[in-house]
Amino acid sequence: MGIRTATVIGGGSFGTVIANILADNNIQAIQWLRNPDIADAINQQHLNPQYLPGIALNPALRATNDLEEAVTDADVIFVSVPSKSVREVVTAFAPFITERQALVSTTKGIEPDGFHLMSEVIREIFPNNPIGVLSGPNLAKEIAKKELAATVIASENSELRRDVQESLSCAYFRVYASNDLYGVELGGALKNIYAIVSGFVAALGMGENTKSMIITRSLAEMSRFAVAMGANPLTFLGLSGVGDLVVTCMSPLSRNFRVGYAIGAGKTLDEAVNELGEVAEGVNTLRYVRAKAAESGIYMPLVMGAYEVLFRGADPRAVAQGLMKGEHASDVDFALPKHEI
Ligand SMILES: NC(=O)C1=CN([C@@H]2O[C@H](COP(=O)(O)OP(=O)(O)OC[C@H]3O[C@@H](n4cnc5c(N)ncnc54)[C@H](O)[C@@H]3O)[C@@H](O)[C@H]2O)C=CC1
Ligand SMILES: O=C(CO)COP(=O)(O)O
Repeated sequence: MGIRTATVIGGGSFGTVIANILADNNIQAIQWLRNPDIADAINQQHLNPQYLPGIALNPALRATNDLEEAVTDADVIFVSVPSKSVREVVTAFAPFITERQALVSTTKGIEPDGFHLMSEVIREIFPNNPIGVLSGPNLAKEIAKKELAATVIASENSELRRDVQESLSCAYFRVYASNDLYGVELGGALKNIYAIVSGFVAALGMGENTKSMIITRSLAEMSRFAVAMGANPLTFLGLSGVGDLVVTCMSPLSRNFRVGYAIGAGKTLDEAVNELGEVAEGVNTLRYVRAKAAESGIYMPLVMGAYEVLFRGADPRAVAQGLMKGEHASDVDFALPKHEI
């Protein structure tokens, strides 16, 4: 098929970065967003001053507030709004879409009713369209500065995978393919929880061994959850799993890390979220995953500890010390199962 025209739904930092790469690659790119002032700034000054201040955008990128105009005739539509808005926004543009148009979610979150990932929400609304997920270690503010980065396009549709690889690959952005849509998407949602935990650890001034332990045990916990949900844990060894976990657990550019850091430094959750002014998906994901783990009997001590700190005001250092006294465990569950320890 090949992509000639593409639309990005969402005016935040990641949507803007993706729309800008598309325009740089000579795809006719349209960005839909709600705020008319930001749309004007993109069209006239080629800037998104709220989300990517100081970054010069491609003058060919066009922004609009008109949803019908934005999506009609787009070969592919990238959905890049926070997870709590995905169903509402996708439902709003559904009447203007035909079955040939592909939809790709970049949103790393979960819908609590039914524990649905965003591609599942999109699939429910568009049962016959090609659907994909774009996820990886992709801090928008670094990509905006053209720092080298890689991502994953996951889809069961090989044509869509190839089209997205071709339309987004450039000198500073490399796109790998996967056919494990669920695994890629689940990794992107789960790692936000552990970025919050890593923020606590950094704020408490804990050591490098501690940080490494947290990241590695986070991967073990994510994989355990993935297996319980029927996903392939091998996918977590790729960019959308380990890759995204490492970057968000290590970088103060991660909004989830920053929320954890602020709470570790003594702020309340409300203060931390309000100061951020951007979405930190991990806060809600933590609530939903904790409920799912409790309901399904999945052992997730980091999730349980983080929940106590975020929502019940527990002291993060005391929670960390409590975790050190957990029952003896296996390093890699898949190699040495718990019952064989
Ligand atoms: N920023 C990043 O580095 C990356 C973000 N993501 C994911 O992309 C998604 C979007 O994130 P960002 O662009 O960073 O968020 P952001 O916080 O920078 O911006 C969100 C945008 O969505 C808009 N929005 C919110 N609700 C809306 C609604 N009901 N209708 C229309 N627009 C609405 C906001 O006005 C804003 O323009 C999140 O799920 C995030 O996890 C994925 C990869 C990297
Ligand atoms: O998903 C991201 C990087 O891959 C962005 O992380 P934050 O949402 O924590 O900023």
